[in-house]
Amino acid sequence: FTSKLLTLVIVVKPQQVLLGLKKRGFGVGRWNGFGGKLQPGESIEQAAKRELWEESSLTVDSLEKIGNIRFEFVGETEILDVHIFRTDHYHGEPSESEEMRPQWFDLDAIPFDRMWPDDIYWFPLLLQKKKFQACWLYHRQNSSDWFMGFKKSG
Ligand SMILES: CN1CCN(c2cc(NC3CC3)nc(N)n2)CC1
Repeated sequence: FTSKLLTLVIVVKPQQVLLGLKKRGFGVGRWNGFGGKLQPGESIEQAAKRELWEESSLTVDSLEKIGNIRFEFVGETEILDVHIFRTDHYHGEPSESEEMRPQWFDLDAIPFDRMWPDDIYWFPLLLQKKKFQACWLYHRQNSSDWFMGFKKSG
C-alpha cells in the first residue's frame, strides 16, 4: 500500500463552522473543510495553511493539529492519510475560489447529509476539542453510493 498525505482545515467560530462546497474534482458536490495535497518541501502544516488560503482566501496564525484519519478503499492500494487541523483564529473574509464556495453553518445545522459519510463520526470530537485517530475502510460501490466501516486500527 502507498499512502497519500492530505490536509484538512476546519475553521470554527463560537457558534459556527466554515465549510466549502467542493466545485470540482475529488469530493465534488460535498461540503467539507479546506485542504489538499502537499507540494515538495512543504510541511503538512504549511500545506494546510496554503490550501486554506488558496481555497477560501483566509490566512491563519496558527493551526491546531487535532486528528488523523486514514482512508482505505476496497480494491485499491492507495491509502489517504488525512491530517486534520482546527483553527479559531483567522484573518480575512472567506471568498469563493475555483475549488470551493465557502459558507458558515450553525453548529446545530452542519449539513452531514451533503458531506463525506465519515464526518458525522468525528466532527463532534473536533467541536469538543478532542484529539482523535481513525481508520475507515470505504467500499466504492459506484460513483454515488459509498459505505464504510471502522477498519481495525493499526
Ligand atoms: C483534500 N482532502 C480530500 C480527502 N478529504 C476527506 C476525505 C473524507 N473521506 C474519504 C472517503 C474520502 N472525508 C473528509 N471529511 N475529508 C479531506 C480533503
